[in-house]
Amino acid sequence: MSSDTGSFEERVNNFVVDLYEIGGLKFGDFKMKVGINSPVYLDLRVLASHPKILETLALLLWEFAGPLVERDHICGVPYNALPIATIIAAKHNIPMLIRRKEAKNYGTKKLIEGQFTEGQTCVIIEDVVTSGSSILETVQDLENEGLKVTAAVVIVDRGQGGKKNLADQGLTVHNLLTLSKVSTCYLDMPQNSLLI
Ligand SMILES: O=c1ccn([C@@H]2O[C@H](COP(=O)(O)O)[C@@H](O)[C@H]2O)c(=O)[nH]1
Repeated sequence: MSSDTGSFEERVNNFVVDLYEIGGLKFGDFKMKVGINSPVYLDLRVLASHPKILETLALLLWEFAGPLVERDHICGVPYNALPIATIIAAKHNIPMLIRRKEAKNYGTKKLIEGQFTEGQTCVIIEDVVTSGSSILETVQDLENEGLKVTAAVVIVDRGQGGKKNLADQGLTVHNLLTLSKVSTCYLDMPQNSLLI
């Protein structure tokens, strides 16, 4: 595992190295949710098996975005962003909301779990943005409950239109990394220097 000391940029680069080493950066032919294919896939789900790297990432993400956003609550896009949002909530004592993908047909039947009042603000946490559709689904469920979504905080923007699609809907995205930055970090790794 890479060191988590150094400047903010060094720590972000170290995270990309860690992500690559644990198999979170995949090369091949991958179909995206919107139907397009890509030779690179970011699989941040693997972080669940590496809690220390997961924690480092969650804290880096909030160190970057926390000062930029106004929020009473945070809400992770299900399911990938839930552990990231949980760590941010616990470390920074920020109330968290949980969005269900489907309402239960028993009990409270709520889609948004957690305590809130109408008009309160919420920031969305997401792992990767491609088209922005996953973030928009979460925005809609939160807004249907009377919450005001102020921004989305994302680990990687793949640069495939999602940020603009969301801006067109009035939502600002703050991303820690771009796919292009991840690719540069990958090519800078000593073992990959001959690939350039
Ligand atoms: O490299 C990738 C690309 C996408 N994902 C997952 O897809 C959605 C984002 O796609 P949208 O089109 O913006 O809805 C997101 O939930 C990611 O988990 C990915 O994991 N890796």
